[in-house]
Amino acid sequence: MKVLKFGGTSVGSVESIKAVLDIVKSSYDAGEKPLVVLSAMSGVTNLLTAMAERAAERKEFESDLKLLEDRHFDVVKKLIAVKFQNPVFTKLKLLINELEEILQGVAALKELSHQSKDLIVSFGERFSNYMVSKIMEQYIAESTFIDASHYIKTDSNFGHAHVNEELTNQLVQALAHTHADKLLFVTGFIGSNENGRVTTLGRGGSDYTAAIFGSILNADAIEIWTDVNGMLTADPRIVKKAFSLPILSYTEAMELSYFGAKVIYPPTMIPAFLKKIPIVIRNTFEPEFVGTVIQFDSGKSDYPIKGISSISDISVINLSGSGMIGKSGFSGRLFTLLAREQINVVLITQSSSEHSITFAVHPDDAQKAVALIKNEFELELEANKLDLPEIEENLSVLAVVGENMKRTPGMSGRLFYALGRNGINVRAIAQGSSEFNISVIIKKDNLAKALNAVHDAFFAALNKTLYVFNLGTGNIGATLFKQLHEQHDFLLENNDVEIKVAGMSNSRKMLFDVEGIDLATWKDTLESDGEIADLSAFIERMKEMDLPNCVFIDNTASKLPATYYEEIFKANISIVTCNKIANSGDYAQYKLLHDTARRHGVDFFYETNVGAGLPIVRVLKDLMLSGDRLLKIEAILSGTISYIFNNFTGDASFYDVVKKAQELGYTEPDPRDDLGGVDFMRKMLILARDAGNVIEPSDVDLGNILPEACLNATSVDDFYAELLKAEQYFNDLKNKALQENKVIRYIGKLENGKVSISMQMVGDTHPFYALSGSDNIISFTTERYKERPLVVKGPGAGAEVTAGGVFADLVNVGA
Ligand SMILES: NC(=O)C1=CN([C@@H]2O[C@H](COP(=O)(O)OP(=O)(O)OC[C@H]3O[C@@H](n4cnc5c(N)ncnc54)[C@H](O)[C@@H]3O)[C@@H](O)[C@H]2O)C=CC1
Ligand SMILES: N[C@@H](CC=O)C(=O)O
Ligand code: NA
Repeated sequence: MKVLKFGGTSVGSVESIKAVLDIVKSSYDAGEKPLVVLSAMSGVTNLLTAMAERAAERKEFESDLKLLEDRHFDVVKKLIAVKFQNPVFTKLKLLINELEEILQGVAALKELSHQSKDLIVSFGERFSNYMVSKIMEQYIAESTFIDASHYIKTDSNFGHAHVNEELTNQLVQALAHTHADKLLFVTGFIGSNENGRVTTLGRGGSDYTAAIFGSILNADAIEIWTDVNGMLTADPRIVKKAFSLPILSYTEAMELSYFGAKVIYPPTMIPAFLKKIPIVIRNTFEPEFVGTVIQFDSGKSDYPIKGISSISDISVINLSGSGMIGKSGFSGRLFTLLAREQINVVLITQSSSEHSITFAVHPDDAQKAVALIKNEFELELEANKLDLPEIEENLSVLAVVGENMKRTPGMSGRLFYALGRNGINVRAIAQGSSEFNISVIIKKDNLAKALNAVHDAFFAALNKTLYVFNLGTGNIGATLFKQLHEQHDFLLENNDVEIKVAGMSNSRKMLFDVEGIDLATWKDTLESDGEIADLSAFIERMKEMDLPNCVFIDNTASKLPATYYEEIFKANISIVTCNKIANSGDYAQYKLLHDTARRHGVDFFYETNVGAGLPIVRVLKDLMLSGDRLLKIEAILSGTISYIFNNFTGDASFYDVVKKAQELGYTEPDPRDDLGGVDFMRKMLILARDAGNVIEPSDVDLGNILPEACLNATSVDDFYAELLKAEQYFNDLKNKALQENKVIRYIGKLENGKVSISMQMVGDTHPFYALSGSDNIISFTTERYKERPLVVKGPGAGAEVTAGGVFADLVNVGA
């Protein structure tokens, strides 16, 4: 036998009541005879309370009475056949008249006792259960209305009555016996004291009624039908990826509910818990969904935790004082005092030095708690054994919950890593000794970001969202968007990563969208909906949006973005860049940026700074990390110049080959950076620094491939004009190489902390002789790779390979 309990929203309208009927009928048709517990129609309990209060103030309540009548009558008219309606109207009308008399009594006395209030609100459940039982009678004749106040016996604690278990047990058993062949509709929430006065069972009262009946009658399950798909991993209004939990243990459900998951109210589960009766949370509006089973054991799960819950508003009180705290009896006195005054302490932590205690309370209780403490510990405060209590406000609690945590090491590490990476400061920590729960107190402003970041961290298999803010929509930026768009589904399916571009800007326009800008149409959207670009405003907006797992990408060649990198790292945002400016300016800036990223636990990835997508920066880093010692680097790292010397053959003019390199997307936006050697110099500098050398741009011995006039050109057009004039110079070079059976190469070297770059002619025995296209080549001679160096070779420029390298860096953020 099952108990089916339906909450207020399930009996709130004609439509929802139809859904309830279907659910009960299908259970009945399946050969079960469930016991049904209904709440009052949604909003009715609040309305009754308001009416009672108005009556006590001699204010008008009749119109609300009419409203109540209409709401119930309307359901009857729509769901009961006309010929059966009259007796139902009569009975409801009688109840309404009875209610009216009571309210008039309250008005006459001008006083609303707890007892009267309980009686008044009890009408809500009596209306709804009577009415629905009568509707059901048309289909199942055995349907019977039961006023539970005759069976649930309580003390006289009106508003929050305690159940007399023994008496209730006897009465419910007897009821079940005499009504064995009936389908019972039982009022939730209400009972009566020994004098037969109606009482109510407090918060979650109808669930409690269901649990009491279920436990006494040894139900196979208690189904709580509500308007959500069971219990979720987190608050779905904040965490979009929250999902329904199939199984929870009682303990886990209690912990999750305690911190905010409002689906059930834990104390109401106790009767079921004691008898190990499963509680199933189901959705009246989606009855085919299995919902959440709350049972004795936690069951198997793919994840180390079950869920994350939170209380968004909390205040923390700090108590310190060398003379008091830690002395035996102090905590006892403190918490007894708070309990006596009904101040609910949500969380307690005590430092191991025992000189301070921090505890969290509801914000409404904070001032009262402090006043009580000042009063109770007046003498100790005067004697300076205790410092004045301090209140901290605008805080939230976030708790990760799950029985499996106990068996899985590293859980708190994962929690704090996720928080730390996202720049969320933890104000206090508490872990229950049960290890079912780790709670942290954080700033309220951080809660949404924290919940999402922690959800991603623990439900990683689910998928992680990276939020990208991208600067530069040119050659590389646009190609990256194309790749991100093409790979979106693959990444989600195979790597559980979703990348959303939440912001983009070029030098003219900028655009934002938390849901991710559609990368199929970004160009048009940026053009039509974009605001005027403003880099500083772009960074501000990115910070304000405060998204978890946030990455800033610099796909420009501009000097300006680098001036914001430090600020970006300080906002705990990782940076991926193909722009070499930041790493190749002053050494002090390089050092500052690397240190800041490290201190803030965020990533700074720039693989494409050297050799585009070729793994060079990474290889060097791994060599250094694994304790190898770099002896020498020899390299060709200008894709443009490599292309030029590989194609400046036969009749081709130098000028045309350079133009072609630019067309192919190998050059910098300003090709003088390539041909003048600056771009190569930057790359060598970055490698030298990553290898541990303190070195400035001016320390590089930079030879060049151009005649003086080209180097001095003041504009790109001017530069090309000079190139045309210098055709003879380049032809001479080419012919000289040809005569010597050699090729021209622009080669960089790092040795003993010194960087030099020079044009050389090399023969076919030289390892850099055979190159084609925009090939880069680099050989690392190290302590371990001494006899034969480690060599990386391949295309070192071009939009596809560069954007691919940026993409790879991006996916590795936080990995
Ligand atoms: N082409 C290649 O093979 C490789 C290029 N790179 C690097 O890629 C970067 C980009 O190169 P391209 O895409 O070819 O350049 P591009 O000139 O095609 O595009 C640059 C983009 O940056 C934007 N931009 C410039 N200043 C800006 C600012 N202050 N705020 C917002 N947007 C701004 C421009 O509007 C444009 O959309 C350069 O730093 C280059 O060194 C790195 C490795 C290889
Ligand atoms: N312009 C660069 C591209 C890579 O950084 C080059 O030609 O090597
Ligand atoms: Na690279």
